[in-house]
Amino acid sequence: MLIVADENIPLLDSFFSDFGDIRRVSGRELSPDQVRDADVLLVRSVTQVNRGLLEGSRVRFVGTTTIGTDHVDQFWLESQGIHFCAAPGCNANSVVEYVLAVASLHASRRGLSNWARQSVGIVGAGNVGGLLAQRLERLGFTVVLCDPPRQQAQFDGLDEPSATEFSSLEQALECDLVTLHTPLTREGEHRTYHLLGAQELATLRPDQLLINSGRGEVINNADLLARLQQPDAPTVVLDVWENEPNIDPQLLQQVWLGTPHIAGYSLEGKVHGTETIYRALSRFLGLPVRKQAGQYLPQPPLSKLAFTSNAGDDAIQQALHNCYDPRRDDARLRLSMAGDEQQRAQAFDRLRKEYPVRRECSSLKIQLKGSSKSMGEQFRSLGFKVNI
Ligand SMILES: NC(=O)c1ccc[n+]([C@@H]2O[C@H](COP(=O)([O-])OP(=O)(O)OC[C@H]3O[C@@H](n4cnc5c(N)ncnc54)[C@H](O)[C@@H]3O)[C@@H](O)[C@H]2O)c1
Ligand SMILES: O=C(O)[C@H](O)[C@H](O)COP(=O)(O)O
Repeated sequence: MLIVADENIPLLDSFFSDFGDIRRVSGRELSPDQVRDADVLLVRSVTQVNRGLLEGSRVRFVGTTTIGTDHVDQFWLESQGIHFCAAPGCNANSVVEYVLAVASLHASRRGLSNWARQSVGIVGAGNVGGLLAQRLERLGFTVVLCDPPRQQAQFDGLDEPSATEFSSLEQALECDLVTLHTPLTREGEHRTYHLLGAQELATLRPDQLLINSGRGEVINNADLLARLQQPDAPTVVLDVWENEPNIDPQLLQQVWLGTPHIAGYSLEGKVHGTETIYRALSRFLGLPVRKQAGQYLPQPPLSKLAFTSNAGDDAIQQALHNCYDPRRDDARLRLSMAGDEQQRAQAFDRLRKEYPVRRECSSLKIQLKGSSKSMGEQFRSLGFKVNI
């Protein structure tokens, strides 16, 4: 069996070499010729999987080690009897930690003594948005959820009632922090392509923070640039951009933090993506599942943090920054944006390919001496292991 796989999928050999030969390819540049004789195709979000790529090939199974599926023409695959599998939720925790780290930095920047005294509008309350809502609520934030498809499904009795009532997009856009977690969809009543355009962006105030770590095309980037050039612009953080990897350098200059589509790039998130597709392929082939992500996660470089009884209320934020500080990714992206358009696009992809190992909060033990029980609970709710 021949498996054609994006070279940026981690642990390809560890998970897949028992199935057959692996041909590593550049996902961004994959051509029909490279995949024609393959049985299995494993991709990331940068490969457009459609008739143009696969017509006439031998491929019977396509797996994407990502949450997003907007790069895959699932309708065409189904019409050809090609099995498709994605990795829902695989890096949801990583994206949640990205958003929390950004929110924490923003609170420090604004001199807020209690970051949880803010409201957060979450647009898209699925695996990422739902987990983020849970974490924020445990930390004491006020959460406003906007998810019209789920709201409709609940109304029709097709979805479980949620603990938090759903609100409109307008209500979510009034919150102190607004964060986007919808898929990219271009059709249908609830399509998200350019969900935020000039009209919606005009309603945002200068004291608000807007974060997009869903898909770039959910915000009209030209309208966003125009809005950011106005004196009363909100603060904006972008992990995802229209036209990746050819992102608009002017827009990067105007945002507070800009990162190269790495919100989901914790080691845990990436390895879970590979594991999910390994499991799906094993099922597809009728073979037993023998491997799991846990056996491939190395010891983290930092394993323990100790807070004394003098630790303040910002201990959680300090621990979060020890795990992940988005300012480093922002600095790397800005430094790499020299040269012409082609060089900038290559630099964007290189930053993603050579992304340093980033570990999640769950890799860190927190030692609390003489701290309150509630502080311990808050650490636990973020996934840290806690010793009191
Ligand atoms: N930046 C990154 O590294 C990164 C990592 C993971 C996922 N993502 C993106 O985040 C998206 C969301 O991930 P997820 O795991 O939560 O997906 P999910 O499918 O579990 O949830 C998406 C939610 O968005 C809702 N939604 C759809 N259209 C909407 C609309 N018009 N308005 C409001 N809500 C709407 C859906 O009903 C659903 O509940 C993915 O599709 C992917 O594109 C980005
Ligand atoms: O949808 C996802 O899971 C994320 O956007 C994913 O982390 C993107 O990473 P890529 O596949 O582009 O390497």
